[in-house]
Formats: sequence, C-alpha cells, structure tokens
Amino acid sequence: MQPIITVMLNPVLDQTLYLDRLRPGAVNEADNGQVYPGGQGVNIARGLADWGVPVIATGVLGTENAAPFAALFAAKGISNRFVLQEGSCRSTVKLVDRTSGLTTEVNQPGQPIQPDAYAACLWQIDRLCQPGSLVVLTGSLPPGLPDDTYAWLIARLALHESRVALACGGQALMQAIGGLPLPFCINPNRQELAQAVGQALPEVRDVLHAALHWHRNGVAQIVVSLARSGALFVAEGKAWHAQAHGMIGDGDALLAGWLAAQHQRRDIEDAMRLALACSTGMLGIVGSHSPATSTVRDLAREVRLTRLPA
Ligand SMILES: O=P(O)(O)OC[C@H]1O[C@](O)(CO)[C@@H](O)[C@@H]1O
Repeated sequence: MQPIITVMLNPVLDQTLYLDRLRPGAVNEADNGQVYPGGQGVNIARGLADWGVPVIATGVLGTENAAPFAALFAAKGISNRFVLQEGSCRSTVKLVDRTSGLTTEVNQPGQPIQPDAYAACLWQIDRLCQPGSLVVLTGSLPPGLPDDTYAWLIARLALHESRVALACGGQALMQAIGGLPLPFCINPNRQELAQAVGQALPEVRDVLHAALHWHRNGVAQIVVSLARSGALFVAEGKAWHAQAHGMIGDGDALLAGWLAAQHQRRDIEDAMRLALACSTGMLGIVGSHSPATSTVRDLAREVRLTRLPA
C-alpha cells in the first residue's frame, strides 16, 4: 500500500488549559495543562495512522522542541522525515472556560523557515513522491513564505504525477484553486470557502453552489466542514449533506477519516460515514488520541446522508 505523505511547514505545540471561568485582564488559575504536538499535518498524520494507513510525515521542525513530535511519530509508526532547523516551532494556547464551554485560542505565527531547511524539505518531498502518491498539504504558512506556496507546490507535485489534498484557508487556498494544476481534494470550512468565493454562505444550498463551482472547475473532491450542521461532500459529480448527532468537532479528523477510508478502497458513502464519525468522536478528546474504534463504528452507523442535487 502506498503511504500517504503529509507536509507541514508550520507545525505547532498545542497547550490546552482548563479554567473554571476565564476572566480577561485578571490573574486566572488553570489546571495543569499538557502540551501536545499539533498542527493540521500532525493531526491528520496521526488520524490516518490510527486507521492503519501507512504515513510519511515531513515538513520543518525546530531542534529545540522537535522531541515530542519524534516521540509521537515513533509511537504511531509514522515515518518521520521532518527536516530540522535551529530554534523552535510555534506554540498555541487553548483556554477552555468550563462555565461557558467556550475555548479561546491564542496562536503564534511561527518561525520563518531558513532557506537551507526549506531546500532540504523540498528535496525530501521530491524524493518521497511517486506517481499516484497522495500528498496532504496543510496548515497556515510560516512568516516569509508567499501566499502562492501551496499553488507552487501543487504544480511541483503534478510533475511527479502525485495528487494533493489541501487543507488551508485564506490567500493560500485562493491562490491554490485560482490557477492550474488544481488540488485533487480541498477541505475548507464554511468561512474559508466563503472567503474563497467572496460571498457569505449562510445556507447549506449556498455552500453546495460554491463547492459545485470548484468541482466543475476541476477539483475532484470537496469536503466542507459545517460545524453543527455536519459536512458537505462533493465527489464524482455528486453531492451529499452528511449529518451526525454531535457537531463536527475536528476538521483534521474529518479529512483523515475521509482519506483513510478511500485509501482502504471503501466506497464514497462509507468514507463520508467514517469522516464524520472520526470528527464527532474527537469532541472532548484533548491530545494525541483518536476515539476508540468501536466508538467510531457506532457513530458511523448513525450518520445521516442526504443526496443533494448536483
Ligand atoms: O496551521 P493553522 O491553521 O495555524 O492551525 C493550527 C491549529 O490548528 C490545529 O491543527 C487544529 O486544527 C491545531 O492543532 C493548531 O493549533
């Protein structure tokens, strides 16, 4: 089985702190939080590995805090091909207010990639990619890399006859879908898709029209996470609205489930069920764990799929 390759240029250490009530401007007391390797590429690599998909993870990490990433990759059997540069990767703080249930996130932009580390990372990607490889490009770009970085990488990967699943928003997404070659799969949330089409998408039918536009333009698969409303999938000229009991808690797990199912040659309906179950199953889970397989199977059975006009 060909491995899936995940590329992350701006990894992050996620720290989650729980507070009874967050009081802005005051001294707040939190429970001892734990720090986990994160960022979309790491989360997707972990989710894929938990479903038995062979994964190679690459990108750029800082020598000062690469150890927890290496430990996670070793524990999950993920082939670690990250390039190291001096310094450390960024970190985030997630403040969970138990009273309101709201999470406040504080994200750092990250460290610029040093030119030799970037060159080594590109060399690594070139070496790893085979015809037919699926490459997942994810996350916000570090300072210093231009907005067309993913568009440029997609073109480079097309020379290897590799397909790209792209999980990012903002200008990086707009550049990637604004030219050719296109990514094989995109995974925006509702806001990111709205920004890409330049208009609000309040109803599911608005999201459908926007997704169909990009599908007709040549993006083979579009997976849009809709939070409480589930997710919208467009593939093979068809569209579905998939809903679960819980809300889509985790966009990274949604994409990991979708790609894992296809890697295992399951059909589209099974892939949508697994994607939603992986995502809703992540609600309440902090850190580098996936929900139990039995939990995901139960959740998958409860997913409701509605065919939409395409
Ligand atoms: O790469 P971005 O878009 O800045 O997002 C990073 C954050 O998103 C997550 O990957 C969750 O999707 C976190 O692990 C991380 O803190």
